[in-house]
Amino acid sequence: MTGETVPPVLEMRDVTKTFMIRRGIFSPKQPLHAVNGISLKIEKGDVLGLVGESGCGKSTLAKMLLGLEPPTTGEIFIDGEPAYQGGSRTAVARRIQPIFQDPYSSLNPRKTIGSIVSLPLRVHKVGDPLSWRKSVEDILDIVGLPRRVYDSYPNQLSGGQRQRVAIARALIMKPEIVICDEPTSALDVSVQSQILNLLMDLREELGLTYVLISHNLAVVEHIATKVAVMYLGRIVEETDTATLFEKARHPYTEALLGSVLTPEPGLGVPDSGLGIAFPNPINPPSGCTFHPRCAKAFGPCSVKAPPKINDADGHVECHLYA
Ligand SMILES: Nc1ncnc2c1ncn2[C@@H]1O[C@H](COP(=O)(O)OP(=O)(O)OP(=O)(O)O)[C@@H](O)[C@H]1O
Repeated sequence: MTGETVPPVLEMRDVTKTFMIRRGIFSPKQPLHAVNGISLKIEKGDVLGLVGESGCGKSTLAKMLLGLEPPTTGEIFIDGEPAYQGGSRTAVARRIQPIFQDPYSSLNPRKTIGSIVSLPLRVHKVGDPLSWRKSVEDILDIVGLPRRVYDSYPNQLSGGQRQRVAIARALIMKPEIVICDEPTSALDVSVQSQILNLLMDLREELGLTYVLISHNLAVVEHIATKVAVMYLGRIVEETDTATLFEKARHPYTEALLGSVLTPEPGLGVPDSGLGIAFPNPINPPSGCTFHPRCAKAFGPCSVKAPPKINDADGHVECHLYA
């Protein structure tokens, strides 16, 4: 024992992403804070579920983790080392790979599976070219695909098999962290659980850490170890999965959970109680940005930013707990 503390496998320190956008051709550019000061620590083996409505900043956060968008401010670390410097990826950033939602559009239809899965090896010139076929075949075994698909094209495979190809492509670089952006939402319900089980088996076998972006809270409850709830570019609540589903604290989390935990047969997803639409991110509400939609809003909510509370139950940003 050296007594040194092990850094989190992935860490974001006060990360922001601001887009300067124009609402009309003659109007001046205005800032849109897509991600607004996020700090996160993810330990090895964690599955962090990232949830929130469309437009809250989940994809922007994922793109920054993958180095596809540089943060405007703040830093991202992998195993304690800066993942991006001067706006470009460092060597450590290879340790993080994505699996996207739609295996139909994310796989090039004109390339064979062998060519698709080996692409990262060819781009990054990893190892001896003569070993690439073997590496691909090994990874096909791991994701449960027959080796004969090496010479097949994506349209010859089922949706579930294509998602396995996407997983193989993400794993061929032996990453430590995989960003799964809605990994099952484009798949038939019957195949979804097979892919989720595969992801969980791979986490165990390969020691992977996941960031799971999903609209489907049932999926998050099933496989995430921790959940971060995003609202208008901020993480408003973060805690372990069991605590979140038993005793959510933020009224926004309660409303999100309410929309799936009380399904009415034949009536689809019930009203989540959120009332008015998602606010305009260019001109966010004052005080707590959730206050106009919050059933529990009171005095300070419309005037003061909420306190950031970190305690035994996790992190919550809400005046109710001040
Ligand atoms: N390249 C960009 N230029 C300008 N604004 C952007 C850009 N990318 C995202 N945004 C804005 O940033 C905010 C967050 O978008 P983002 O796509 O990250 O949300 P999201 O939670 O992933 O939504 P979804 O679930 O629909 O993908 C939105 O208001 C979006 O319009």
